Amino acid sequence: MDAVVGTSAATLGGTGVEGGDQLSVVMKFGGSSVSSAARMQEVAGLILAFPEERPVVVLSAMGKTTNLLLLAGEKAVGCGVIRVSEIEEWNMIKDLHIKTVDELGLPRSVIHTMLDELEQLLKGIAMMKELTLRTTDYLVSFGECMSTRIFAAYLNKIGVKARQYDAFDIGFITTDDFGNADILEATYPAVAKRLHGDWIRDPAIPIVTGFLGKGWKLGAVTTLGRGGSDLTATTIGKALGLREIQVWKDVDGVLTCDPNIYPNATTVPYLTFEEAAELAYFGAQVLHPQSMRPAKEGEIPVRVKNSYNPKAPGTLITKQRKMDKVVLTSIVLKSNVTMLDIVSTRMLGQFGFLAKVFSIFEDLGISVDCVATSEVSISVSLDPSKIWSRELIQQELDHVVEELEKIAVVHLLQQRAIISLIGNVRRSSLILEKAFHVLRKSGVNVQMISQGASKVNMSLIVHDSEAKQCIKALHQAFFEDDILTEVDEDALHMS
Ligand SMILES: Nc1ncnc2c1ncn2[C@@H]1O[C@H](COP(=O)(O)OP(=O)(O)O)[C@@H](O)[C@H]1O
Ligand SMILES: N[C@@H](CC(=O)OP(=O)(O)O)C(=O)O
Repeated sequence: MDAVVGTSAATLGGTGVEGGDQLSVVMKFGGSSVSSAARMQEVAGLILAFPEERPVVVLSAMGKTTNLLLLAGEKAVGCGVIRVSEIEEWNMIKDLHIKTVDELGLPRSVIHTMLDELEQLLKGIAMMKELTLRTTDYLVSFGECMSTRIFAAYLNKIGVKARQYDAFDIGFITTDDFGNADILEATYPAVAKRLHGDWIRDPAIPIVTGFLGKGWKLGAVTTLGRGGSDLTATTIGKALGLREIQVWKDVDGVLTCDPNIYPNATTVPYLTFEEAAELAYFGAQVLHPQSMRPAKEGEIPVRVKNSYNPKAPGTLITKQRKMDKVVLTSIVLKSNVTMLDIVSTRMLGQFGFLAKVFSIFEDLGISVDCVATSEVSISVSLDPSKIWSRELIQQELDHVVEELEKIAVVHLLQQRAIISLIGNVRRSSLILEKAFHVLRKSGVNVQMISQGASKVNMSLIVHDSEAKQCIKALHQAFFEDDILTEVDEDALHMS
């Protein structure tokens, strides 16, 4: 492990907090980085290893706490009030947090009230026998509320002045879309005023809950979609006009593909905001899909780093980068995608047909990933990521097909996968030639092709069962074959 581990506040200049300096960076640590007491100590060491930085720290819930909370909530609906204390996931959450507090030498009072409230909430869900999206967001908020309280208390204990903040109390104003709320513009001045004001008055490292906000109409706790702490970090970066946004993960940066699918993936050293956004949107779990927007608007560089390997340079995401040598940057897979082939019954003209199709999607709140059209037909892939629950997706699908069948013949194709090739579209012919060569050799038939308007992404739709094999073959061809083929060389010289 790296030398920064175990760094004490004393070696870093007392409290590590000086009033005259401005807050300079955001450091966001995901669940994998703060999954235990030992990990929290390492993260504290990491923060203190850069004494010249004045960080705002954003934390996710510890380890898999968000998933455990969701499962505990689902079980509470059906188990009866008396049995809530027996829910396995609730006990795992309780044990993890109490163990962490004990191992860090903190009083249990740091999380006592939170755990009590959480148990009451689970009992309430059991009593009502229902779990609404609003209650689900409140339920999962306990994860971030506890991790930040523990971490702030630990920093204070080792002599580094820190102050805990719940994002929903410091101006993170969102839409009321529980489970996937959008940050509203009013957030930026409000968050800046609060964090900056407190820092000037009484400097202490801010420790902010990731993932959470407050719905503007209902005033209830909202969440920003899975992985939303990245968005919290970039929002704070923009709000305060900071020098850099760091997102610390358990991998060496953004990789050439998902390492769980193909372990030979390597780090991508540089990305543009556009490439990173496209990569995230098309399913690379490493970044939240919306998180690049504030960074891009504020032109604040984002650095993706590995908290388990801090010396690795990571990935730097900026507005522009040198593209002349770039062909392909990363390959992304989105599995379990549903496609619709919609063929007009010609009751409406061409314009009317496309307008009607998209108005149906709008009315039903369904997002579309990829689109391919001809005059009388349109193929689309639907984005399931906005929805928490599988059951709802099926209901929504039935509904959308029913509506579309009023104007078209509709074929529903399930178990498809989108393979997105993020790269230099100035070399699109080269990329597609190589990709199709690889896929043909693998005996894979591409069912749809679509190029994103952002011009950094080409998407191919294949059957789910073939997708992982495709990723492996494409990765080998684009990133592991040492010698460029003649045709590659020619194309590089021509463009
Ligand atoms: N292209 C990719 N580059 C890096 N990681 C990826 C990629 N695609 C998927 N991942 C997965 O994303 C994980 C990191 O994201 P996440 O779980 O959100 O981290 P954290 O919880 O620390 O914020 C990695 O462990 C890796 O398995
Ligand atoms: N805890 C939330 C938010 C988050 O951003 O988590 P992580 O940084 O561990 O992906 C989730 O699991 O979705």
